[in-house]
Amino acid sequence: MSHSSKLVILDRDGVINRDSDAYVKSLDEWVPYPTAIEAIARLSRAGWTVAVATNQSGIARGYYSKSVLESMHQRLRELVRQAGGEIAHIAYCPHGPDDGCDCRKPLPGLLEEIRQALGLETLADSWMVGDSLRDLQAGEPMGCRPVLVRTGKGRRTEAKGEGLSQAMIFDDLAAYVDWLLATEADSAD
Ligand SMILES: O=P(O)(O)OC[C@@H](O)[C@H]1O[C@@H](OP(=O)(O)O)[C@@H](O)[C@@H](O)[C@@H]1O
Ligand SMILES: [Mg+2]
Ligand SMILES: [Zn+2]
Repeated sequence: MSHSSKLVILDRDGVINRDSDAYVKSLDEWVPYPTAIEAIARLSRAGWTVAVATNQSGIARGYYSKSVLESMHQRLRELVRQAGGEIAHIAYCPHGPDDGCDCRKPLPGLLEEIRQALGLETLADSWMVGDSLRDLQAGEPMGCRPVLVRTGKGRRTEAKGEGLSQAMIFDDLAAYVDWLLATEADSAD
């Protein structure tokens, strides 16, 4: 399998860090999965580009500010850098469900932002990894390959079963990265 763009786009809550039905409202509530940080670093070291696409309606809802959100993203960048990797771009939607924006997943606006930020012609054959159906739906019109992880809301999403016929499913981000890097190694032989 050739990976021309070698790009993996990650949902944030429930993939990189613990999610909460009460929203992740502060830096203290932003608890990364240690294996996810390590997995992102492994992707970087293997020459993959990693980006993040996250809905953050908690801003529109007044639960936290953009500067609090930015402090979470600074922490994320720091942890990944300490692990030997980097995150190329973090795209977020600060809007609420009724704001009529074009960047709230399942719309593809965040992925279009990433495509432009990375100067890519297309996101076809990149990967979109999420714990909710809307994450995978956002990647579909952009040609991203869908991956569901069982962390965060992933098991609930899997149990609902709808819209997952094209998705690969893994227990967590680390398991997906194990698979991806092993597959790449095979195809390089
Ligand atoms: O998984 P990502 O996209 O990184 O972020 C999801 C969060 O913004 C929040 O999204 C909310 O959905 P609504 O925005 O209220 O529909 C709820 O699902 C919360 O539990 C969740 O923490
Ligand atoms: Mg999520
Ligand atoms: Zn938006």
